[in-house]
Amino acid sequence: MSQTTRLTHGKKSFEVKKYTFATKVIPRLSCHNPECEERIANGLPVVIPDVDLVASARHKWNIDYLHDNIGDGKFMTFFSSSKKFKFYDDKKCPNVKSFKKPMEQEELTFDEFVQKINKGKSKGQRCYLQQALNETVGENIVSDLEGFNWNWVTAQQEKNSFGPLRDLMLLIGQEGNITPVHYDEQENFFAQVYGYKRFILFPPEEFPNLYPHPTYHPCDRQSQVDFDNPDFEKFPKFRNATGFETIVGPGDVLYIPILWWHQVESIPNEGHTISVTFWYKGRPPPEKPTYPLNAQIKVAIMRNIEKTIAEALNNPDEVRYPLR
Ligand SMILES: O=C(O)C(=O)C[C@H](CCCc1ccccc1)C(=O)O
Ligand SMILES: [Zn+2]
Repeated sequence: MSQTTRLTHGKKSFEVKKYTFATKVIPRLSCHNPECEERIANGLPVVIPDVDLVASARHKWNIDYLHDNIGDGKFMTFFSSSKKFKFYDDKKCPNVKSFKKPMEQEELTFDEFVQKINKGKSKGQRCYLQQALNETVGENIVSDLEGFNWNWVTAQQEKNSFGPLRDLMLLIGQEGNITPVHYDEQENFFAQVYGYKRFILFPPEEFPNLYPHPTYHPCDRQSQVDFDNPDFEKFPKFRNATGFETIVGPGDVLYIPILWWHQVESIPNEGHTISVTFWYKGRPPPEKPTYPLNAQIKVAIMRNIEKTIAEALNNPDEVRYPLR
């Protein structure tokens, strides 16, 4: 294994891969600590160990319980021959003829998924279930969901003028699975239910150092930089990237502010991971922007300009980005 470094979580400590960039620790603050509220209000990441957002899931959900109770709905499952599960948008594949899908995807029943994780190990194929929870779930799961700490998370949504709850995503990954660094256009309260995940975050200001694919590309919102083998010729500013990192364990909630880059790793040799993400639409844009513009607004403006250029040219090969 390449150079490693140690990260702790309470009494546990984990050996993880060391990357080329420096990182600072993301603060862990009680939900009763005013500084925790301040960080969320200011769009800064924070780990909240005591909010018990998904207590019912934390004490009951494991693969067997979910298998017996989650119902006969379909669950989007990704398959990768490497550790990386680099997300791509199927609808944008026609824009880049040479695009090679970095992973396969298939909708499975939960039973089929369980068989895959057992069989997958032998065939050297990794899988990752990522599915928004919907009305197909069984009644025990419905009552578990009702038992989530909706008072707290809805108070956060209101206090911080987040938009409506867009998705509750169930994530079940195998040990060692990696979701490469990307950003989302939603506010996210990430609740860890089972197992341990390493998060590496970068603020939107680091946009120039992380070289996202163009907006028309299937891997829009994902970085072009391979953290395991960064091409400093192609991506020289990546040398300036400095991140924040933490380990989340069962019961922890990580607030991932909108447009913050994040890479997520299920800790190797620590078993599978179960997570639930609460994705909220972002705050409404301000009536009139205040100057200097903050990084979030700049990213939103740049994305709109890129989309306008791509639509006007209607030929991805001609698109050049003056703003990069
Ligand atoms: O909660 C988040 O935002 C994460 O990135 C968590 C990540 C899986 C997300 C997969 C995904 C990436 C892009 C678009 C849609 C779905 C993990 O935990 O591995
Ligand atoms: Zn994400």
